[in-house]
Amino acid sequence: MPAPESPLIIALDYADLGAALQLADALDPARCRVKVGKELFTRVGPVAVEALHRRGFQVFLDLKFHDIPNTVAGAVEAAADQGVWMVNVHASGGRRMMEASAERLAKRGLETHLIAVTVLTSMADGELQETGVSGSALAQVERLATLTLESGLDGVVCSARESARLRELCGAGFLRVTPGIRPASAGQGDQRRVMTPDAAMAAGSTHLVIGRAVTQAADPMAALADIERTLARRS
Ligand SMILES: O=C(O)c1cc(=O)[nH]c(=O)n1[C@@H]1O[C@H](COP(=O)(O)O)[C@@H](O)[C@H]1O
Repeated sequence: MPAPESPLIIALDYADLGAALQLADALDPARCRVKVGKELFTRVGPVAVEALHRRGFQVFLDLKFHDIPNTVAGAVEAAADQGVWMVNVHASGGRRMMEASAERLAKRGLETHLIAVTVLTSMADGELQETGVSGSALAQVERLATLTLESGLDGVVCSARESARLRELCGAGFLRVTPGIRPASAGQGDQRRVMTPDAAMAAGSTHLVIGRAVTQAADPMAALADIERTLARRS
């Protein structure tokens, strides 16, 4: 199956595999990728990834590993051994942790994209400062993206509000995967650094992670079609 050209990654944030696969079966693997995150993976484990691979999807395994270098490198290798398209770690785990993970994939010749979360899109400046980070979310994202690039990873998770700056700072080829995507009509919920799908693409995001705007919609496929239409109008 050829890789989808679409930047869309649909977050299958469900508590059971049946619900996740019900949506997956309505989606077209030629038109989007899917993300398996902490809730679904903790409930059902690798069978979720296997079921999605059997349906032809490229899978982003979003477990945001954050631990000592040896442990994270092993976890990243385990994810790549499942054949996932993308896996992530927390950039705040530091340079040695990220380097060990990238080196482990390179040594094994595994082609899974390895990216790092900079500052969670649910955090605004004030909340970030409560954790001991002085300065703005943007400054911290810039710092961690630079560290991620230097550590040999393929890109970052950031908010679309930082995409333009990171394209400038880290180069166009460095992936900018952006959650916190909200169509104009949707509330922000627990997210803080949000943007609409078309504004995010205009800002330079390479991929858009979309969860509840589709999964919690009364008609998920209509919600997705609306997003696809707004993106098509741009091109
Ligand atoms: O790594 C992620 O995917 C991620 C990083 C981040 O900073 N913010 C963030 O929301 N995410 C994930 O992206 C998805 C966003 O979901 P919605 O807010 O429902 O669109 C969730 O699965 C989050 O776990």
